[in-house]
Amino acid sequence: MPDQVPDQAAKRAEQTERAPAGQGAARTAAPPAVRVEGLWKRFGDQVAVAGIDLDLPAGQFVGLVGPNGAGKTTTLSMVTGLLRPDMGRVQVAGHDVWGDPVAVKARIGVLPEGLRLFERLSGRELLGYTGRLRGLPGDEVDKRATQLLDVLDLAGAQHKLVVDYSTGMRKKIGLAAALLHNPEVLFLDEPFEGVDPVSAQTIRGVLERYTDSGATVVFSSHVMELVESLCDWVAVMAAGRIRAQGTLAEVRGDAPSLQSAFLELVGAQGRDTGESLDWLGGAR
Ligand SMILES: Nc1ncnc2c1ncn2[C@@H]1O[C@H](COP(=O)(O)OP(=O)(O)OP(=O)(O)O)[C@@H](O)[C@H]1O
Repeated sequence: MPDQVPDQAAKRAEQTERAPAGQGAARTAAPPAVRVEGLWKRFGDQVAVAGIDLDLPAGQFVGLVGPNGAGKTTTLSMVTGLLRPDMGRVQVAGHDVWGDPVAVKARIGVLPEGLRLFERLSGRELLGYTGRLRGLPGDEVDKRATQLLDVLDLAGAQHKLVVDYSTGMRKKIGLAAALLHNPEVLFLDEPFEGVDPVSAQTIRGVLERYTDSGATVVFSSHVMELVESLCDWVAVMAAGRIRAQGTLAEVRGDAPSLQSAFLELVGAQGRDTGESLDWLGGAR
């Protein structure tokens, strides 16, 4: 399924109507965009993901947050079919990620961590290549590529080789490539890392417009203010487990901010904030 056909767009809009912001998928008839059941991944002795369950609602901005090493990237890699789980099941847009990988890959866009791109292509060539791989007609690829390059402020660098792009430019061209086929669900690992505030604002706008159309964005981040201002739904992960999931209000609870709720959930309250480093800043 290379592109969004009109009746699917209508279906997505209908799902959004049935699952408005602030309502959990579990409480609506709409199927979740992502369903994870009993997912495990171990690297040697290290359990990276310890049997997690997740139901991420369709048509919403979903944040996956957690401290370093919590298991976010491992989870997103398994959910997007990049890493095989040891155990468990993942469904995306109603299709089994490991049982029906082609159907899933046609419906998703992914901006992974440590994005590997074809470095010797220019930004425009990369989009052209990605679009053709996705089965889009050439003129449609050209049109969409031009629009995405403009909106993401990459038009001036479109003929530059990707190897010469800055970190933020790489994120933006990666995002453009992930959006080109208008996927139903977009997965982004730390999409705002290394991106300047102006570009971050642009990316936000693009993603908000995209979720307004009924599509789902799932992104991982450490930046709580960003998650709080963007997300309808949040899952908090620590040490390979899900500590909380639900609407932003549910996860925040009585805490004054998502940041304080997060620190409490991941058990970081009262942690040594450097007092033990008594030599630091002392006599030299
Ligand atoms: N390929 C691997 N081999 C060995 N251990 C790994 C591998 N990938 C991840 N891990 C371990 O699994 C755990 C979870 O890592 P993961 O990258 O999923 O965390 P994360 O929440 O994305 O962290 P960060 O926010 O720092 O990117 C960590 O302890 C990490 O060291």
